[in-house]
Amino acid sequence: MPSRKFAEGEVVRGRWPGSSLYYEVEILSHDNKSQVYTVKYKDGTELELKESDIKPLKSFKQRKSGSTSSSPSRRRSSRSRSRSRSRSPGRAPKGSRRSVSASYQADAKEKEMRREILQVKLTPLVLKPFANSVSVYNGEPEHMEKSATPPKNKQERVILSTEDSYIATQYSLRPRREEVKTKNIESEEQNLVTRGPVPLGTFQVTTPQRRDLEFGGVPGALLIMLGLPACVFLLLLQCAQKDPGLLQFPPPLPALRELWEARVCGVYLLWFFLQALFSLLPVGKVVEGTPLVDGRRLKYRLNGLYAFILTSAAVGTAVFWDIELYYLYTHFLQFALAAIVFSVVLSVYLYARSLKVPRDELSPASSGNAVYDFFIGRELNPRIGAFDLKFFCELRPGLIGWVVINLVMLLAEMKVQERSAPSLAMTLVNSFQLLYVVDALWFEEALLTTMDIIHDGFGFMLAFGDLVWVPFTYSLQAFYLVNHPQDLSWPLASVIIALKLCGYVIFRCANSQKNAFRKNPTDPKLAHLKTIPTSTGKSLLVSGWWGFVRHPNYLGDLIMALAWSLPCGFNHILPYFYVIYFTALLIHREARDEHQCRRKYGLAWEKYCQRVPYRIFPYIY
Ligand SMILES: NC(=O)c1ccc[n+]([C@@H]2O[C@H](COP(=O)([O-])OP(=O)(O)OC[C@H]3O[C@@H](n4cnc5c(N)ncnc54)[C@H](OP(=O)(O)O)[C@@H]3O)[C@@H](O)[C@H]2O)c1
Ligand SMILES: CC(C)=CCC[C@@H](C)[C@H]1CC[C@H]2C3=C(CC[C@]12C)[C@@]1(C)CC[C@H](O)C(C)(C)[C@@H]1CC3
Repeated sequence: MPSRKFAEGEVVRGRWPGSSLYYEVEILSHDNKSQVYTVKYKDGTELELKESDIKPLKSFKQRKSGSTSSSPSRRRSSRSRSRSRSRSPGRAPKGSRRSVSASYQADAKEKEMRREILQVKLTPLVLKPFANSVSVYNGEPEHMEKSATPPKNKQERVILSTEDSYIATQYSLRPRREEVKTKNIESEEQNLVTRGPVPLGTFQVTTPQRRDLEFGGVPGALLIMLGLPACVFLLLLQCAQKDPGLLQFPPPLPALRELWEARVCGVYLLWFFLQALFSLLPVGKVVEGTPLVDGRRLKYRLNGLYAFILTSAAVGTAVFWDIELYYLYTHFLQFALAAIVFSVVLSVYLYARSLKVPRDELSPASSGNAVYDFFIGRELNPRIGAFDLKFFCELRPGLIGWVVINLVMLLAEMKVQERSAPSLAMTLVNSFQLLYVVDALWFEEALLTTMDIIHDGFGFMLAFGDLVWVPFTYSLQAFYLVNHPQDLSWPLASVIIALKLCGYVIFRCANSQKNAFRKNPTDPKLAHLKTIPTSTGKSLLVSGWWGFVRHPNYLGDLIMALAWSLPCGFNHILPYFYVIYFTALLIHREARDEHQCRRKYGLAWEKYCQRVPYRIFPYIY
């Protein structure tokens, strides 16, 4: 077994990537396999360093002056406060006498140091403006709140103007990532990616695999993986009951041989691969995702709306040719099982292939624990050629499938209740959810900046969520209405429509405002908005929708969720399952996002939280 030099908890000095500067760090852990240490700088920045980049404290002479900055981020902020006073470790103490050659050497050394400091300082700019995937230092924001203006602060601009051509291509600082393997970026993917700045490769920065696991860690992940499929069956069985009251026991699950039907599996596979085919059609624009840790940007083709139109045409043709769509309703449980099995097989495949990918292609959420990683996903962007599995699954088979299921439920309602037209309640549920899905496809590009794409890997959680949870539980209201008719009056329907529109306006405006700001912070249309600058170069909106609550889009989404359930009346709680689950999901998601933003933006985030104290519900939460 390879020996390790430093113990956990030991305070040592770690080299700041890309420089010869050493800072005090605490050893957090050591990975025997890769032989790297996870270290923590005093400002909270966590990096992985090779043993050769770590020195014991005693190998450094103690300096008397206050030049032991605790981390480059601290250094940066202190430099911005007092630029005349160099705090570089190489600087001789004030008043010390130097010979001419010593002075020359010291000057040269200081110049070198300054160059390195600038390189470190400028790093976040290299990956702007969409450096979401890159965790940069948590230092103080370097300038004051202002209206929306370009993200570069003055100091950065001045430095860039003198050294930009040199520095901007020198280093891209990638905390929490494994060795930057330039050779990995080569040949095979060349037409699928564009490159950002190419790092020198003279240092190794790695992403520590997470220790603070989310979702209750390994036991939580296990429980969720076992519990969710059971929950889906429970909900569907209960919903099919005449009286789906909470106190009623659901009917027993049919025997496996009744649930497992080869024909259903065939139809499911056909659906999945048809959607895959649609997504590969060379229509729709190609955009770049946010920069990866090595500066590359993956390319994504946005043709979700085309896929939706083609699917609608296919379903329309099926109805026209009297193909029994009712089959989906009568075999709903069987389809759910087929989707569950498919999502499990997909998760196994995803996990297996992730064992072969280089470490810098792993998700920052992965932990090194097999069970947890199977759940959260190990590989960040699994692709087969140009086909991005996660991006595809997130929006296509499940989301479009949800609309098709809703339509089938509408037809089933007419058949079961012998109606010549769908009920008002069913029409509302179908239209509301159709609007939601079309909106998601219309604004498909926005998905590229969500935590699912940037942070979470593709594993059981998203595979099951996208392929089973979304289509089979989000359609619960429509399923419920097939056997539980509601007499919805027009006045009540009008109130529900108003509620839905109100939720949609909040959801859409908030999302569009943030997306527009992230795309172009100098957009004149956003000039009236107040922002807080952050040390990463990106700013945070503190007025407009994002000054109202910290997640106005979640608020809008929840209002819409309520409007989807209300047409089902108040006899049972089952149609409200979505609102209840969704509230829990968004509260948890908000906490995860908050955690990531605090790491990313440090004090600027704290300031934002002070300015905008409520997370989702104004004056409540
Ligand atoms: N129906 C469903 O099942 C479901 C489930 C989940 C989510 N959703 C919806 O999906 C949409 C996306 O949600 P999401 O969870 O990915 O998160 P989001 O709210 O769209 O994005 C959060 C990110 O926005 C940026 N941000 C936060 N505060 C900001 C501010 N004041 N100014 C500028 N940027 C700020 C931060 O990233 P950067 O600073 O790095 O840009 C933060 O990480 C939401 O509308 C949500 O309701 C739906
Ligand atoms: C396994 C369980 C219980 C949960 C997994 C979560 C998963 C269902 C959601 C995580 C991210 C969500 C999401 C949408 C749908 C549900 C999730 C996949 C979304 C596609 C819905 C439509 C929106 O407009 C959106 C912004 C595109 C959503 C993106 C995130």
